[in-house]
Amino acid sequence: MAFFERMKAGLAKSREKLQESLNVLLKAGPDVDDDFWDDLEETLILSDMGARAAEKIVEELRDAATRKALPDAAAVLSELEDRIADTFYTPEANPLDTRPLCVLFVGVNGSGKTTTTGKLAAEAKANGSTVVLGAADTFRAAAIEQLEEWARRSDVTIVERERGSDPASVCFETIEVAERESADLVLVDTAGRLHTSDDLMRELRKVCDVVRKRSKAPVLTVLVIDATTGQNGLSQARVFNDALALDGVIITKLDGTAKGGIALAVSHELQLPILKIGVGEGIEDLRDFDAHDFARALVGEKA
Ligand SMILES: Nc1nc2c(ncn2[C@@H]2O[C@H](COP(=O)(O)OP(=O)(O)OP(=O)(O)O)[C@@H](O)[C@H]2O)c(=O)[nH]1
Repeated sequence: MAFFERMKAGLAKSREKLQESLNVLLKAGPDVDDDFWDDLEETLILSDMGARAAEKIVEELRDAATRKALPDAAAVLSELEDRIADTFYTPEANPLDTRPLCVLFVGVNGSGKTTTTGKLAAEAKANGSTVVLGAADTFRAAAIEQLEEWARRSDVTIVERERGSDPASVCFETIEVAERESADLVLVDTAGRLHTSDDLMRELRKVCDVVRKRSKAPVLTVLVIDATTGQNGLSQARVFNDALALDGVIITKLDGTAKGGIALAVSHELQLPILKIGVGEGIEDLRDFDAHDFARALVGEKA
């Protein structure tokens, strides 16, 4: 299935609900009442977009509906799509394209950090970057093996130590190796942790501090969020952002049964860019994020 179709399939639940609401608007014409707009806002919130983003989008759509007297289904869908796309925080250039660069992937257990690190290594290598991977998830033995496999597939250097090693030392060594090899991209996988565990968050802050201090290249701290976790993703993002001052977010598993709106909630409320999206488990399944494509997949094709 093509990438856009796969994302669209993942966002089906949200889209169906939204289209139900929009059909009401389209039938009622310009005379829809307050209840309609309240219902639409609720629908957006239920698709995990978060209250603030939903309120902003509905206010703007309502304003446009009055001002521009949106004539038909196509016009309303198109306007909604634009409002959703504009609500994402979008930097002019993707910070992940900076070289040299060091990226630390953080997030809760199983969100897709190791897979994302591997996919990004493959993509960067294919685009001509020299990549070094750091296996700083020393907690889960399988994570080291998993990252080794990704390193082998992409033919990039990996720095690893045995399970239970100090993750900060793995990072230190990874940066040393990268400097020796004049690598232009360092990707560090960290252990998953619950954002509610103060001890583990403190440990992660230490890892980030070491990397930020030691790396001569700019450092990005990137939160990997599983789209299927829904609203909990926003709580995760708030806590990780407070602890680590995040630079961006990657949303994985958008091919799943995700409602998907969480991407918008996090980007808008925390003013963070969505740096990439994951739409499958394969090496090719990491894509650039395009706010308009995302909005189109969420809202549906223009009529
Ligand atoms: N469908 C789908 N599965 C994904 C995607 N990204 C990751 N996965 C799968 O999600 C599972 C967990 O991914 P990992 O990369 O191991 O997650 P992690 O965050 O490193 O896990 P911990 O180290 O335990 O925190 C694996 O089975 C991956 O193949 C995606 O975009 N789509």
